[in-house]
Amino acid sequence: MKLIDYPDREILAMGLADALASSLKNSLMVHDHASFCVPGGSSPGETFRALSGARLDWERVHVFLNDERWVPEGHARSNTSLLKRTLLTDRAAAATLVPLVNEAETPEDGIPGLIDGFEGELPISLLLLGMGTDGHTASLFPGADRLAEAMAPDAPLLLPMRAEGAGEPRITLSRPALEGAMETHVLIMGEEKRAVLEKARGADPMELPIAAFLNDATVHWAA
Ligand SMILES: O=C(O)[C@H](O)[C@@H](O)[C@H](O)[C@H](O)COP(=O)(O)O
Repeated sequence: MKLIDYPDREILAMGLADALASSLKNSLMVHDHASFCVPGGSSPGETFRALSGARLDWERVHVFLNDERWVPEGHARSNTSLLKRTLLTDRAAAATLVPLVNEAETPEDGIPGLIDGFEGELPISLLLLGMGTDGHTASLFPGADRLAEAMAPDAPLLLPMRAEGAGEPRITLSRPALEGAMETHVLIMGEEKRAVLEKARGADPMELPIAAFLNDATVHWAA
């Protein structure tokens, strides 16, 4: 694990946006398209706004979320809506969004209709993860109903997930799908998350799921 400690959150957003833009450019030099897998939640907003203005061939970038809350687009907790407002604007509006939610009642019903959209997207070219103070990442929550299935080496790409701390039902990419990424970055802010990160180094991923992704990751942190 490599940890970059930034003087403040604004500098973190600029530095991380630069690192992500460079990685996407490098990937586009050798591949037809780059698959860029990103977190929802509140932390990445500033980074996404900075990244959305980057000069790169966004038409060849395919963006999808690590996970989504099973709510309709437009809902206050929709990661898809958040992503459209923060990342998929400015130059990045030319990118293609691979949907992680549809009109189905439940994630179980929705997954069969979403799988085809992921054809050709693995391995992920560039993965950005967030983390909760309980050590969850994507919707891999400690204690979640299908965590063991989602963490298994033969897990399917997409799984429904329900957990006490999750609010609504979720859909998440599985551990092997995320772990196969060519490059991984983790964005965390604040002292509380820093302490969780330290605890997670070498911890059991069933207890602190972020632990599964730290070895090869660059972690970007500011207080
Ligand atoms: O839908 C979600 O909630 C996310 O994708 C999730 O995994 C997120 O990255 C963390 O919960 C951190 O969220 P914050 O950035 O809001 O703290």
